[in-house]
Amino acid sequence: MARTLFDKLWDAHLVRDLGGGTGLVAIDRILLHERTGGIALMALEESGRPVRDPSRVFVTMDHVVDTLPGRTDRTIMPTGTDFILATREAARRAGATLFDIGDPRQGIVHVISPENAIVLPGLTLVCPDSHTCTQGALGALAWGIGSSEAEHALATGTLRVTRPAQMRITVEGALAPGVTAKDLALHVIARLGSGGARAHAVEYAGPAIAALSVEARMTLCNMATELAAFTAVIAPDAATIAWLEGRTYAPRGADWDAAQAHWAGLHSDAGAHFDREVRIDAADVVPMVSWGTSPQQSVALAGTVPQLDAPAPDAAPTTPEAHARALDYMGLAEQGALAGLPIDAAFIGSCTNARLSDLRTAAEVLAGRKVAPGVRAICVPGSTRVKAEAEAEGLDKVFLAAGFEWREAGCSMCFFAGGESFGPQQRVISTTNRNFESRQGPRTRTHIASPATVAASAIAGVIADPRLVEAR
Ligand SMILES: CC(C)[C@H](C(=O)O)[C@@H](O)C(=O)O
Ligand code: SF4
Repeated sequence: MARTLFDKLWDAHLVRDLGGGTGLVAIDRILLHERTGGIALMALEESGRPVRDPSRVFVTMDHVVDTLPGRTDRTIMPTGTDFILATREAARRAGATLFDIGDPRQGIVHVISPENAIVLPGLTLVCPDSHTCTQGALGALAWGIGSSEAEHALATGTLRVTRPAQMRITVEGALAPGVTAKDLALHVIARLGSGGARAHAVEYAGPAIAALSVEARMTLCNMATELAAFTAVIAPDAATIAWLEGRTYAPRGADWDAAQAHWAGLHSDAGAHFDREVRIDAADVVPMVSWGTSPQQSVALAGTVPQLDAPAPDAAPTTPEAHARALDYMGLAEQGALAGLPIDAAFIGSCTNARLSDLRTAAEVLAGRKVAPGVRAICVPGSTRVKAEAEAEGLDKVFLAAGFEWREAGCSMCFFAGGESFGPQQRVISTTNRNFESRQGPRTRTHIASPATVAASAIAGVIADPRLVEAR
């Protein structure tokens, strides 16, 4: 019978069908970070259960750790140091692989896993973090879990999972020059709504997806969380294989050849059944920016703040109260233009858009230009390795010369964890994935956009279309 990519991943890991649409699934990799992972490790210890296979467990410091140059264990977040120390000790006691502060492999969990080939096509991978779906871009079944599920996975190497329904989003045609995976992600969320893929595994397919770089695919899959999807997957192809080859934990020699042969079968068969099919024409995708306090509240950058009676085509309708609240929170009025809105800050970072290709794109816009007076601009590479590679290319100099801060790797101001933040009512253009109320600090106003848009806006001092930045 024709099977989807998800079916193949599920079938290969199903230990036992538990009935009622639930299965016991074998877990190949468990990733942990200091915000939630240490808690899971310590709870497991307290219950007297060991980690079943520490060689499958990888721990990094990303969420709480500071990103200021010269950082130490001491954090701006009042209780941050406790999280770091506790996670470090618990990881050591468990025998897990730890990417600590100062380790060249440290970074945001969803950036370091692909770049070290911890995640590989065909594997199952879990992490107590909602953006674990990022890693499905490599053809793995990767999803976010809660801390108690993490304990279960650590102790048993399995998880009880309710099998999700399946949705395929096929993107036909080709994205126009200057239109990125981030714009596509926001286009999909604006159209389907923030609950649009609830309880579904999403497969992204079609010519526009095949044409995306592997890193751009990660950006797209990252934001499946903002559709409430169980996860997202993309079939591995030659680009995936080329991207993975030679990375730290990638198979080598005969194992590499065998792995490639196996990966060649990891795609949805012709005629495989999806519970829902969505088709998108890539030509309809333009540079996007969020205007409200949900990623669903995103529009064309060249457009205007929508009226309540202009809902997303397939999304659940917004209530008048929620619409009014978002407008009030963001300090905007219906039908106001997004382009030209003055900004206070620009942030390039996060597991969505802080890989080397993202930094290159931003640096192209920034080269030879200066951040507008009064705008605070920050670049936080997604991993220490991304930072080192960027520096080897001289990108740090481009960012610094433009007036950006150049930081150590971590989640940083993607979210406010009690540490650093942007100020109340500061308008921030950001490459991150969430624009919730107070996401980047108490009462901050976040506009999500692509790295090119964030860079162009930092220069202009207002929300700006990168395609309109004049070529020098
Ligand atoms: C702190 C962590 C659990 C959280 C998540 O699960 O996503 C964070 O990474 C986020 O992006 O909001
Ligand atoms: S970078 Fe942001 S979205 Fe990604 S894991 Fe960290 S806090 Fe979550």
